[in-house]
Amino acid sequence: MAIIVELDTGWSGSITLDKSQIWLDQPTQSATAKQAELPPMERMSQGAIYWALANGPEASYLDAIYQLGSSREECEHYAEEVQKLAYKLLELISLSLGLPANRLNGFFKDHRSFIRLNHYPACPVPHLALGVGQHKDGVALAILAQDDVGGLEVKRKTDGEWIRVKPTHDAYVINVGDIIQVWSNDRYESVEHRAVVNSEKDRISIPFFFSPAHYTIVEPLEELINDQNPAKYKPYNWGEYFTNRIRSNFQKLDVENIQIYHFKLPDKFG
Ligand SMILES: O=C(O)CCC(=O)C(=O)O
Ligand SMILES: [Fe+2]
Repeated sequence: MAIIVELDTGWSGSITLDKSQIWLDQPTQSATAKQAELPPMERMSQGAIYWALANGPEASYLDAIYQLGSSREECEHYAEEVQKLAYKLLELISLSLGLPANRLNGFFKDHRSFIRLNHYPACPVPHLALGVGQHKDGVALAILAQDDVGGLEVKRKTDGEWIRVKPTHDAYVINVGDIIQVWSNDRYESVEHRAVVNSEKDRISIPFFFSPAHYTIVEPLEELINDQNPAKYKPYNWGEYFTNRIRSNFQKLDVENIQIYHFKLPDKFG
């Protein structure tokens, strides 16, 4: 299967993947915890491979990617171009907050962005399987390429209903992540989402996670806070937050994953 990608940076190309090979011996999502209670067939609803764009422990997955049918060049080009798009979006978000376009760029000097290839095999009993369990993306932004099968759902805030996001040919789905929510002091909000599996068709999605340097201390931007609008979050270290999330994704825990609301400060005005 090929996902054709065209970006307004002038680059177009395709990522070619052989779905049958996107598989790790261990599913990697938080959904795994729930799925562990299901019989093996229903449990096998997702496989993923990570592809790190910066040096770090995740980089070891790079070799796996190159064996999937895509050439090294295709993959590297895709990574470069999707990063350009991420910077454009970042700059637009910065401007929309009344800040200089490049206000947030410095956080990404030693960025730790990564791409994940998600494979959701068809499951005859989709209601028993979860592709990716409900979560918010902890990063700054997620840029999702997907095929035309569909499966992504977002939680509507007003009534908690899960709403299907229909795939649009040639379009990405952009998720604002937790970091933008905190930097913007809640002017932007990250969305709760999940991916369900299809009863007949396999699905592939390729999210790019735009992640600042792990040493970044994430806190509301000082330009956006004042006496009337005090900071709504305590500062936290992004690397610690990230590793805590990843660790807990691999195991069934009694406690909830770490979340940004754990850093929420009491609201002085109400
Ligand atoms: O596959 C999808 O549509 C969503 C995947 C996702 O939310 C994730 O990988 O964080
Ligand atoms: Fe996500």
